[in-house]
Amino acid sequence: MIHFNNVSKTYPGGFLALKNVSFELAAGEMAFLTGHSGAGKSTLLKLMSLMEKPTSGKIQINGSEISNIKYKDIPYARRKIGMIFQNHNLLMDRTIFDNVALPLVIEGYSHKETRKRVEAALDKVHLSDKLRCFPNMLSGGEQQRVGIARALVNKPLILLADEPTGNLDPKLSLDIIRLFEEFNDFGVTVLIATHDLGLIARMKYRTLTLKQGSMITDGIVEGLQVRHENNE
Ligand SMILES: Nc1ncnc2c1ncn2[C@@H]1O[C@H](COP(=O)(O)OP(=O)(O)OP(=O)(O)O)[C@@H](O)[C@H]1O
Repeated sequence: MIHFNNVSKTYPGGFLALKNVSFELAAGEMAFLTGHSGAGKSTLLKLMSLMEKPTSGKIQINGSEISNIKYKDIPYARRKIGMIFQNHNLLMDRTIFDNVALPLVIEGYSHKETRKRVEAALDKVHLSDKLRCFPNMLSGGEQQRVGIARALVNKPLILLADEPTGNLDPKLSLDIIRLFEEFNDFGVTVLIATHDLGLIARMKYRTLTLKQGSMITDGIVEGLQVRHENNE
């Protein structure tokens, strides 16, 4: 589903944020991405979601080469990908309904179809009763779930989450991860960037670790040890 082949990213100004990164994530897989602050996690997610372009190397998403994609083709390619941000990027002056509806409005869905899909997405994250609320009327965990509903409302094949549990307590963090597992059970490929090593150790999913832009481990975290799977 996601295939990185020797991908490097140098930002304007010369900073090398990713160095020759190669890995594959199969369709329907769920994995964590970790590493210290500045290791390159957000950069890797931005390359997948076409917010940044790689400097060298090849990236395939769902069989399509996206490394040199034309500007006009980006919106179409992005439809396959749902992105969740740590600070959830909600529009504070719009209702929960309007926030979740936004991707569908941009794509030109009818009012009827939009209503149906938004209600279904909010039902999945257990927020049906908050349709008419504004974001500041919701708790941090609820706001994060609105961000998840918005990322999933147009049924993407891939869900990318950048520190989705960053501001939440352990119980709420686990609730959010359980929600991702539910979508993963329906076949959505999920990649979650997080600093939370405790969470990673509890969940026992494949974990990709970046250090100063290089992929240093790829395996299952057992306690504080990583069992290497693809590393020589
Ligand atoms: N737009 C940019 N221009 C220049 N340098 C950047 C840009 N974005 C990120 N960087 C640099 O690239 C490096 C990797 O940043 P990135 O945000 O990918 O790290 P991260 O692992 O997600 O960190 P954190 O956990 O703190 O969010 C950092 O040193 C950062 O300063």
